Amino acid sequence: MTSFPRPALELRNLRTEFRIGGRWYPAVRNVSVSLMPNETLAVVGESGSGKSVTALSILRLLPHAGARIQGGEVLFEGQDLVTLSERDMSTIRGNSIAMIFQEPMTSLNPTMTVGDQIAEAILIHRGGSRMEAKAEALRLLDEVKIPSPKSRLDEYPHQFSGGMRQRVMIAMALACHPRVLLADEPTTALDVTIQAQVLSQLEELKQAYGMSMLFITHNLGVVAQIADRVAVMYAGEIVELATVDALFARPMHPYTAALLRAMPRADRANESLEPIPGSVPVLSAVPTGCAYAPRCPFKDRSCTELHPELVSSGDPGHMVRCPVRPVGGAH
Ligand SMILES: Nc1ncnc2c1ncn2[C@@H]1O[C@H](COP(=O)(O)OP(=O)(O)OP(=O)(O)O)[C@@H](O)[C@H]1O
Ligand code: NI
Repeated sequence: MTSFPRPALELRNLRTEFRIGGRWYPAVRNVSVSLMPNETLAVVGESGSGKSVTALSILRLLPHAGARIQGGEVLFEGQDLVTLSERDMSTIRGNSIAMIFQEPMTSLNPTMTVGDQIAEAILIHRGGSRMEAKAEALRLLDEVKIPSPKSRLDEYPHQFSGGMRQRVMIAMALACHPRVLLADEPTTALDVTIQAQVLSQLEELKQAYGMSMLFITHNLGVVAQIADRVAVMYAGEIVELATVDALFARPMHPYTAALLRAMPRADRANESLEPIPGSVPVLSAVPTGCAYAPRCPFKDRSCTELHPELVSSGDPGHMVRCPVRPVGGAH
């Protein structure tokens, strides 16, 4: 019998809701997915599809009012993070599971030197002396390849370029050797060349630290560069889940196929991009059948009546939420 490794993080039927005009509406609906040890799972989908809310739900960083995790489990090292006490949860944040965002400036303190901020993070999470923490901060800046790290320790965030600030954030995220890194569009605000550098560096660090990564992005070129598997989200649900190779070669959900034609890719000129007609439904008006049906060129009557399940496509490990897939894939 083969034994499967235990996932580093497992979402089971996660459902997160927001209150709008006195009623609760789901922004993340029954999301089930496992992040395996050392794996990078990309999450893609148009704006508003529920990518960030999924990541924020894992760390319970949703707004206190008007947001709730309404169901499901987030399993990490045998515990369900959804039901953990706030105190235990704050130990998980930053220590075991860290998160980096698109705009590092909003997460860095403008009035503190970069060295002090990293040292502070180390002291809070790991303890030890201030001198040890400063030495570790220097080592981390060097590890994320910030030139002349020694002098840069004493500089403030505004003295760093966007790419260098993102490296500082990565250094802070790594300070406690997290098992899982949640990255929400960490390179989107950067120039293409800097983006590529930061990505390859994240990849190196992931190997060195033995981390798993959940990587949210709009850019399928980035997916091809960094991910092992991809979850495609639409209107709060996973509509397709596959390895990167399978997803690019044989997209099975009409939405995935449309995304592949609409999103930038490294291997193709951007002029050939075809925007997807229509838009993602607002939370209060998600269709009851297939959420994508109103925009889908392949829909039939059952699509607007029945809500499709995420099922195996027939290819091992390739899951899809569409019963009327056109023959030969959805190209
Ligand atoms: N605090 C909030 N209150 C109410 N609705 C919210 C809140 N945060 C997010 N939403 C809604 O939840 C849905 C999912 O949002 P989310 O931020 O997860 O999208 P996303 O896939 O990350 O999009 P983007 O690519 O633009 O970052 C959207 O309809 C959004 O408007
Ligand atoms: Ni987002």
